[in-house]
Amino acid sequence: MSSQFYSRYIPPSSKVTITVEKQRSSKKRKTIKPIATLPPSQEENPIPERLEQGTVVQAADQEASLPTEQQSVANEQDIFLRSRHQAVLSKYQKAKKESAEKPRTTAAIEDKPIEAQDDQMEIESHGLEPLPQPTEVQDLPKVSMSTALPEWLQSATHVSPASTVPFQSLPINENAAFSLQEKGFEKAFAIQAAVLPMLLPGPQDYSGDICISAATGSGKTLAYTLPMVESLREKPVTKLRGLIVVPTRELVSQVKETFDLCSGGSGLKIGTAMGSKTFKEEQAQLVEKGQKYDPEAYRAEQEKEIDEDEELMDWDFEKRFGPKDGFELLYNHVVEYNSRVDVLICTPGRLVEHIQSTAGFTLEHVQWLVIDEADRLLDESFQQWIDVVLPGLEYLPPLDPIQERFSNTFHLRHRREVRKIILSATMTRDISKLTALKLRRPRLVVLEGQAQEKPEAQDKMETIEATERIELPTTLQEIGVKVPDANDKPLYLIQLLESKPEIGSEKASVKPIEPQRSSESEDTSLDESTSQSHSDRGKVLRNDARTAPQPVAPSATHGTLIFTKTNEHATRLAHLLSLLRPAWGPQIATLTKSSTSSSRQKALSAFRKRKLSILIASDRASRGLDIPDLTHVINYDMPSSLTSYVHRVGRTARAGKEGKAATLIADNEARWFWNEIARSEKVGRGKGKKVVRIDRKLEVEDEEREMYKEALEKLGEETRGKHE
Ligand SMILES: Nc1ncnc2c1ncn2[C@@H]1O[C@H](COP(=O)(O)OP(=O)(O)OP(=O)(O)O)[C@@H](O)[C@H]1O
Repeated sequence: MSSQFYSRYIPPSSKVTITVEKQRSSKKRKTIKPIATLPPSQEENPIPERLEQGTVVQAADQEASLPTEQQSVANEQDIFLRSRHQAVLSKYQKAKKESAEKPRTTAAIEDKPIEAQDDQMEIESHGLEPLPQPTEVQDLPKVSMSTALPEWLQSATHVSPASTVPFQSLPINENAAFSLQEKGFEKAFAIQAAVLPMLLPGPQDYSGDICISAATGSGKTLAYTLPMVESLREKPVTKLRGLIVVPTRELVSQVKETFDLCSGGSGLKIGTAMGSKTFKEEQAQLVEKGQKYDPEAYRAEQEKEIDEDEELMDWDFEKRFGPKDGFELLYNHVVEYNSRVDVLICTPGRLVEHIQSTAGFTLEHVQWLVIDEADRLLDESFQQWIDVVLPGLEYLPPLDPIQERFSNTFHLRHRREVRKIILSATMTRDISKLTALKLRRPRLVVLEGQAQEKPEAQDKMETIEATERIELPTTLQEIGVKVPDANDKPLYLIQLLESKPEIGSEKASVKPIEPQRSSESEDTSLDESTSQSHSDRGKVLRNDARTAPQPVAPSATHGTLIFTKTNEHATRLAHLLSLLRPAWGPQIATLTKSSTSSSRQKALSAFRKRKLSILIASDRASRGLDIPDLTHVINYDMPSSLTSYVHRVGRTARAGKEGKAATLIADNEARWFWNEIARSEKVGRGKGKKVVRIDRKLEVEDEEREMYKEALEKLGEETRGKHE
């Protein structure tokens, strides 16, 4: 019997193959005991077709071609195999009989100890045993997704949107209360009313960390600035005690404004680090270099320098003979660094640079860490900022001898507790990401939306709760505008901006606004790539009809933020709009990563002051930006995710005000938009609210089409010119 025969029917790993091969090679074939005396009942057992053909027919073929001695060996082996097969078969049939008698329930199988099941399966594997059949699965008890989450994420504190309280009822300083009142803040918004008592000193004070999930524009910034100010006010020595990390420079400036609002009279110094100044300038603003009288330390320094001098190989020429910074140490004095700020608001990248390169910059006194737009900051590595910042927060400065003695005597533990506040409108429940923050007794606070109609299945609800349910502002109205031909998107956009009743729900009640006069252009002359240049480009296509004073951007466009998917798209769209509607040119600016920081700030400031009507931005502007009274957001390009959509549209309908968001939907985007955004169970909308579908034909006159064609050609030429 050739080895191919075995390999055809018996997997190489099986025991039988090994046994037979072993016996052959050790030439002890005769010692194999043929098990020829099978009980008749087993002999009579019908042999399955596959097994019968496989053994008998093939074996016969092989025998005919073998010499006598080999034949007898082959016969012995054949008998051996057949007897093994018979043994297996009989066990199989016995098992089959047993299982036919017994009802096959999951419970029955589960009840049997695992070892017992294994016993039954103790059959030598040889590749011919019956294939294992899948166990019939009966209805198992449903496991809620939420049980997969840690206790603190499961048992969030839910806050009703109606639970506002007057600021006077909170333990805040009268200066802060006065400033808030002056600003027109009458009541603490719901999320503030819930979080402030946890963070301010008082009976509800909670000393652990807090994660806050609340809709865009719900007032999360004040929920952490106010308690930080209250806890750090009037500290006699300036030390870096509060650290706030946000993803963009614009947000750094914005958070600073909120601090300025509530820190009046507190004596706190609030600093920023975002890379808008040179690194050296920023360093000088954060840390002050001084000296202090300390003969002991001075001597230690001197000895250290001598030791270093002896290590000739280690000489650093620049350090020893390079330019000094004009700082001369007095005798018996050593360098001392002092923080110039109590609170630092920064981007993660710049923070890492200061930790690594600014002498005297230390996190050893930090008591508060705030991570705003946390999901974004945890998603992207930003120079591995968490790995750099957390060790700084865990650092325990050595005890001085007196402290040491007391701590030994009284077994005092040297401890450091930094209070962490983690926020987002799309707060991650991804525990692997949250774990990286090493939260201490964390608590999750969730601002609820308005009462929702319950989804049909309860488990659906549980799944959504367990993952990331996102609430949109209840004052937001959403529309989806069908764009059958993606090439016509700019024309649809113009119709939307002009609020043709066919497209938007706006009626002609919108008031036209006057174009900006040159004398008023102070704030709108932003930079070469923004409003001024857009208006110049508009001149190219002008003719009498098109330049006649026309109702420029109507009030619907006063305060319209348009999102595109890239910086380049934003710039091109701004040019295209000013070519198609020249009079809009001075009203349009772009906000992208490629424009300079100062021009971005100028554009934003002009837009906030209503000196600009249209701001075209990349996703950079989607997070956290607060433009009070912004009435419209348009997704010209589809957002890349649900999260991105939520943040984009959340630039309007803030602080309880009304706002509208429109999305232009090309044919190939429609399915995704309606399934993942408009009908998503993960999104909470105001009661009875849904995305309104607008499906109207574009009505464009020939002249407009012609103008559009010319504008596209012009843009094409410009782009080609740029690339040549
Ligand atoms: N108690 C209040 N009364 C009135 N207005 C308030 C109050 N608190 C905050 N605001 C205003 O509400 C607006 C939104 O606040 P904030 O920017 O803090 O929202 P947010 O929740 O951080 O939003 P996002 O998630 O988009 O960053 C701001 O203009 C802010 O000045």
